[in-house]
Amino acid sequence: MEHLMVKLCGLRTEADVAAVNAALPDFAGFVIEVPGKRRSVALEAAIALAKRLDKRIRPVGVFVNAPVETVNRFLAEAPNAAAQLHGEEDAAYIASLRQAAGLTIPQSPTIGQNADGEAPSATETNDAHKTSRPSARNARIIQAFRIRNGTDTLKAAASAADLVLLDSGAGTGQTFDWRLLTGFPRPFLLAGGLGPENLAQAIEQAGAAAGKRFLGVDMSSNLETNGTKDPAKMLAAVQAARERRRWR
Ligand SMILES: O=C(O)c1ccccc1NCC(=O)[C@H](O)[C@H](O)COP(=O)(O)O
Repeated sequence: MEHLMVKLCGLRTEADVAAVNAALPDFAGFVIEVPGKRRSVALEAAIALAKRLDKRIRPVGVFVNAPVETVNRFLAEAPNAAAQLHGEEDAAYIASLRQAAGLTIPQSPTIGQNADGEAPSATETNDAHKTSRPSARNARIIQAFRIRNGTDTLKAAASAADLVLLDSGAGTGQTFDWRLLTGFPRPFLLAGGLGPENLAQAIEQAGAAAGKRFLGVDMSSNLETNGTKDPAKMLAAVQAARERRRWR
């Protein structure tokens, strides 16, 4: 059974890494060198923490308009890492990052997944040599979008990244109107104010609105107690997501 992917974000300490290793999400996010953000950690610290993750968890460096070299260092040094772009990074920035990191340019979404984020059919597999987009699970570049209206969803749909994350903001703990997900045309992760309390409802609504293109969830604020990541909430969130299979 293909499960929903889970990303837990905003890890800062060794204790957070121990908690995430116990909860075993698919991705663990580190907000890196974003001035004024309380969850921000230095690049070197993020790389060191990423190296302590269980090998089954992919580290994600979360950046806001960072120099390409900074993002590339994280991709190069954190094992099996992905970069999440959470600022105003454009297609030219993503192209520069791909070049710096030695990543190929995707032409169509069929290696490891079809346009719906599913395993390819036999025909699609035969054509896989023609394409180079990694599967969502192997995505190297994730781009986050703040979704307030249909224009925002169109921008997200056109992203040059491997995978998009549809969010209400950046670690705000606020949800957005999930009806805006209706018919969203490419695989995505859902973020913004999710946690053990509303996860079942969010998964139900996102799945109903976007079907199999809804690949997984990302959570941060609601997994904290008094501003610190709470291991029990992290575990509960991953377990709640794991109980639900991917939409068909
Ligand atoms: O979490 C932050 O403080 C942050 C700061 C700057 C850029 C991005 C940030 N977070 C990105 C994430 O991926 C969060 O997990 C996502 O926005 C959801 O956050 P939340 O609504 O708190 O669950």
